[in-house]
Amino acid sequence: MKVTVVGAGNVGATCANVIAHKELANEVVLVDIKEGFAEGKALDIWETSPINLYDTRTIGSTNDYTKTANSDVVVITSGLPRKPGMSRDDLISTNAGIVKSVTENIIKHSPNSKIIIVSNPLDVMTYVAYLTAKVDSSRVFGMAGILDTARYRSFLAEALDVSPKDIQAVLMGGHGDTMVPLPRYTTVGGIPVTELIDSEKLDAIVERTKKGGGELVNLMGTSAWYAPGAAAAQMVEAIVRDQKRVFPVCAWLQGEYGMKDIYLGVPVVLGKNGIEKIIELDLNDDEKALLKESAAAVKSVMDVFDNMNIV
Ligand SMILES: NC(=O)C1=CN([C@@H]2O[C@H](COP(=O)(O)OP(=O)(O)OC[C@H]3O[C@@H](n4cnc5c(N)ncnc54)[C@H](O)[C@@H]3O)[C@@H](O)[C@H]2O)C=CC1
Ligand SMILES: O=C([O-])CC(=O)C(=O)O
Repeated sequence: MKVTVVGAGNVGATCANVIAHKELANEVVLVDIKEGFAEGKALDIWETSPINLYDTRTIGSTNDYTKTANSDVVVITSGLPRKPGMSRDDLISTNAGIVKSVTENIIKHSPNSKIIIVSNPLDVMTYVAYLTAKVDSSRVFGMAGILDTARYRSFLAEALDVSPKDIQAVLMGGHGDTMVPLPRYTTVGGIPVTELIDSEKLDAIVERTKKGGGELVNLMGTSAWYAPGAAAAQMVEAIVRDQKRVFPVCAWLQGEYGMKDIYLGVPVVLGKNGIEKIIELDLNDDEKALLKESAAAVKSVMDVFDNMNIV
């Protein structure tokens, strides 16, 4: 297995490090536009192999996509992160062009790859990659839901003083402040979470989750990378090991949940073919209304992109 990670910055390097550490591929190629940067990160990661005891080779490349040829999976993290005071959507003007040109290079050299988008604004950057790649939507999808549910699960674990391993949850919608955590589909060791926590505390955790990215931007002056990098690597693992994991993933909807021609976070089955199935949950009226609101927010940014006329 060969995996390419484009963007050797905070998220990309973290993702490559997790992939190597877990031996998810024989080879990980890191690509960056900054001269020598990806080579340096790849070498630094490789030098952990005798300590962390793995064989995965990590190779760096300054924008030379021939080194990425025939990758099975590609993770795109290239682009600007936001700073305090910005929304993810403010990144569209710079990141759309970056994601477009990177996707062109990727498809040229790895026409059969599965492509995971991480760059923000996530749902719209996944749309940009899909329009550019011109391959089946089962092979182009975005990472957000694993990260957002991980935040939600970690907050719940802390509040309930239980292991985060025992908290299962699903979350839908766009990767922004309108995302839709679903307490009705959240369990703790099989027990509905609503039986273990009062509604006021649960509401506060849902609100903190929605703004989880911004909380870290305000603390660090740039956005998060450990959990995002690990989340993207978990998607790579599901694909290269054909695990058929059930994850919330940003997927192209064609009628599911009554929506068409939009990328939005939904539960899917992820395996060697990419998105192998979109799972349709039975949402109640409140949940449907929240999902609709989130879809409208994503659609308005998709419209901004369409009006840029760059794909
Ligand atoms: N989907 C999600 O849940 C998350 C998304 N993000 C997004 O991921 C992106 C990356 O974030 P960080 O790694 O923190 O940023 P970073 O600034 O640390 O790294 C980005 C890297 O992309 C490189 N780059 C820029 N243009 C390029 C091009 N044309 N080709 C190759 N490389 C290029 C830069 O040189 C830089 O090294 C941001 O857009 C951020 O908003 C970050 C966290 C979570
Ligand atoms: O908040 C950001 O800008 C980065 C991101 O998507 C996240 O950490 O959820």
